[in-house]
Amino acid sequence: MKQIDVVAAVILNEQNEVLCALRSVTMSLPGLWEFPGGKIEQGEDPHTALIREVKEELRCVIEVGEKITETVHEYPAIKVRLISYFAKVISGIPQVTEHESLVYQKKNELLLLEWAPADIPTVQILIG
Ligand SMILES: Nc1nc2c([nH]c(=O)n2[C@H]2C[C@H](O)[C@@H](COP(=O)(O)OP(=O)(O)OP(=O)(O)O)O2)c(=O)[nH]1
Repeated sequence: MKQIDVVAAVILNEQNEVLCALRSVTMSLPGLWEFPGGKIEQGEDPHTALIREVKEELRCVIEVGEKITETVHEYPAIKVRLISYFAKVISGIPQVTEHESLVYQKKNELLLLEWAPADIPTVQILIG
Protein backbone atom coordinates (compact mmCIF):
# COMPACT_ATOMS: atom_id res chain seq x y z
CA MET A 1 0.00 0.00 0.00
CA LYS A 2 1.17 3.50 -0.81
CA GLN A 3 2.50 5.39 2.23
CA ILE A 4 2.51 9.16 2.52
CA ASP A 5 4.29 11.30 5.09
CA VAL A 6 2.08 14.00 6.53
CA VAL A 7 2.87 16.78 9.01
CA ALA A 8 0.25 18.32 11.28
CA ALA A 9 0.30 21.46 13.42
CA VAL A 10 -1.24 21.66 16.87
CA ILE A 11 -1.69 25.43 16.98
CA LEU A 12 -2.43 26.78 20.45
CA ASN A 13 -3.87 30.22 21.12
CA GLU A 14 -3.26 32.34 24.22
CA GLN A 15 -6.06 30.53 26.07
CA ASN A 16 -4.26 27.22 25.38
CA GLU A 17 -7.06 26.15 23.03
CA VAL A 18 -6.28 23.98 20.01
CA LEU A 19 -7.02 24.97 16.42
CA CYS A 20 -9.10 22.19 14.83
CA ALA A 21 -9.98 22.02 11.14
CA LEU A 22 -12.99 20.28 9.61
CA ARG A 23 -12.26 18.51 6.31
CA SER A 24 -14.69 19.60 3.59
CA VAL A 25 -16.63 17.53 1.07
CA THR A 26 -14.01 18.24 -1.59
CA MET A 27 -11.25 16.68 0.54
CA SER A 28 -10.53 13.04 1.36
CA LEU A 29 -11.93 12.02 4.79
CA PRO A 30 -14.79 14.58 4.51
CA GLY A 31 -16.53 15.57 7.70
CA LEU A 32 -13.67 14.53 9.95
CA TRP A 33 -11.61 16.90 12.08
CA GLU A 34 -7.86 17.20 11.71
CA PHE A 35 -4.92 19.40 12.49
CA PRO A 36 -3.85 21.77 9.71
CA GLY A 37 -0.97 20.46 7.62
CA GLY A 38 -0.42 18.14 4.71
CA LYS A 39 1.93 16.00 2.72
CA ILE A 40 5.70 16.41 2.91
CA GLU A 41 7.06 16.91 -0.58
CA GLN A 42 10.03 14.98 -1.84
CA GLY A 43 13.26 16.32 -0.40
CA GLU A 44 11.44 18.66 1.99
CA ASP A 45 12.10 18.63 5.72
CA PRO A 46 9.07 18.34 8.03
CA HIS A 47 9.39 21.87 9.49
CA THR A 48 9.51 23.51 6.08
CA ALA A 49 6.60 21.36 4.89
CA LEU A 50 4.48 22.32 7.88
CA ILE A 51 5.14 26.05 7.53
CA ARG A 52 4.37 25.83 3.80
CA GLU A 53 1.15 23.83 4.24
CA VAL A 54 -0.19 26.13 6.96
CA LYS A 55 0.62 29.20 4.86
CA GLU A 56 -1.26 27.64 1.91
CA GLU A 57 -4.26 26.45 3.92
CA LEU A 58 -4.65 29.06 6.64
CA ARG A 59 -2.84 32.04 5.10
CA CYS A 60 -0.79 32.63 8.23
CA VAL A 61 2.75 32.02 9.39
CA ILE A 62 3.55 29.62 12.21
CA GLU A 63 6.60 28.92 14.30
CA VAL A 64 7.05 25.17 14.71
CA GLY A 65 7.81 23.92 18.23
CA GLU A 66 8.33 20.52 19.80
CA LYS A 67 7.36 17.32 18.08
CA ILE A 68 4.36 15.68 19.77
CA THR A 69 4.24 12.21 18.24
CA GLU A 70 4.52 10.17 15.10
CA THR A 71 2.04 7.46 14.15
CA VAL A 72 1.23 5.28 11.17
CA HIS A 73 -2.40 4.67 10.31
CA GLU A 74 -3.69 2.43 7.54
CA TYR A 75 -6.77 3.84 5.84
CA PRO A 76 -8.53 1.56 3.33
CA ALA A 77 -6.69 3.09 0.36
CA ILE A 78 -3.61 4.69 1.88
CA LYS A 79 -1.14 4.43 4.71
CA VAL A 80 -0.48 7.75 6.45
CA ARG A 81 2.56 8.47 8.62
CA LEU A 82 1.45 11.48 10.62
CA ILE A 83 4.00 13.59 12.50
CA SER A 84 2.49 16.21 14.81
CA TYR A 85 4.16 19.31 16.23
CA PHE A 86 3.20 22.11 18.56
CA ALA A 87 3.03 25.41 16.74
CA LYS A 88 2.01 29.00 17.25
CA VAL A 89 0.89 31.69 14.87
CA ILE A 90 3.50 34.42 14.53
CA SER A 91 1.92 36.40 11.71
CA GLY A 92 -1.64 36.72 10.43
CA ILE A 93 -4.90 35.13 11.56
CA PRO A 94 -5.93 31.63 10.43
CA GLN A 95 -8.39 31.87 7.52
CA VAL A 96 -10.71 29.22 6.14
CA THR A 97 -9.69 28.40 2.57
CA GLU A 98 -10.02 24.67 1.84
CA HIS A 99 -11.59 23.51 5.10
CA GLU A 100 -15.27 23.53 6.01
CA SER A 101 -14.48 25.38 9.23
CA LEU A 102 -11.86 26.16 11.85
CA VAL A 103 -12.48 26.25 15.58
CA TYR A 104 -10.38 26.73 18.69
CA GLN A 105 -11.34 23.93 21.05
CA LYS A 106 -10.52 23.50 24.73
CA LYS A 107 -8.24 20.51 25.25
CA ASN A 108 -10.74 18.71 27.47
CA GLU A 109 -13.40 19.07 24.76
CA LEU A 110 -11.32 17.70 21.88
CA LEU A 111 -13.03 14.31 21.97
CA LEU A 112 -16.41 15.95 21.30
CA LEU A 113 -15.19 16.21 17.69
CA GLU A 114 -14.97 13.27 15.31
CA TRP A 115 -11.29 13.04 14.39
CA ALA A 116 -9.47 11.50 11.44
CA PRO A 117 -8.32 8.18 12.96
CA ALA A 118 -4.63 8.95 12.44
CA ASP A 119 -5.00 11.96 14.78
CA ILE A 120 -6.27 10.08 17.81
CA PRO A 121 -2.82 9.42 19.38
CA THR A 122 -2.03 13.16 19.17
CA VAL A 123 -5.42 14.06 20.62
CA GLN A 124 -4.88 11.62 23.51
CA ILE A 125 -1.52 13.22 24.32
CA LEU A 126 -3.09 16.70 24.32
CA ILE A 127 -5.84 15.58 26.66
CA GLY A 128 -3.17 14.11 28.98
N1 LIG B 1 -3.40 17.66 6.98
C1 LIG B 1 -3.75 16.59 7.68
N2 LIG B 1 -3.97 15.43 7.04
C2 LIG B 1 -4.33 14.38 7.78
C3 LIG B 1 -4.48 14.46 9.18
N3 LIG B 1 -4.87 13.24 9.64
C4 LIG B 1 -4.96 12.42 8.57
O1 LIG B 1 -5.28 11.24 8.58
N4 LIG B 1 -4.63 13.12 7.42
C5 LIG B 1 -4.59 12.54 6.07
C6 LIG B 1 -5.61 13.09 5.12
C7 LIG B 1 -4.92 13.02 3.77
O2 LIG B 1 -5.03 11.71 3.27
C8 LIG B 1 -3.48 13.24 4.13
C9 LIG B 1 -3.10 14.69 4.11
O3 LIG B 1 -2.77 15.15 2.93
P1 LIG B 1 -3.28 16.60 2.45
O4 LIG B 1 -3.99 17.35 3.51
O5 LIG B 1 -2.17 17.18 1.68
O6 LIG B 1 -4.28 15.95 1.57
P2 LIG B 1 -5.31 16.43 0.60
O7 LIG B 1 -6.47 16.96 1.34
O8 LIG B 1 -4.64 17.18 -0.46
O9 LIG B 1 -5.55 14.95 0.20
P3 LIG B 1 -6.21 14.42 -1.02
O10 LIG B 1 -7.63 14.83 -0.85
O11 LIG B 1 -5.47 15.08 -2.16
O12 LIG B 1 -5.94 12.94 -0.86
O13 LIG B 1 -3.34 12.80 5.48
C10 LIG B 1 -4.23 15.69 9.83
O14 LIG B 1 -4.36 15.86 11.05
N5 LIG B 1 -3.87 16.73 9.04
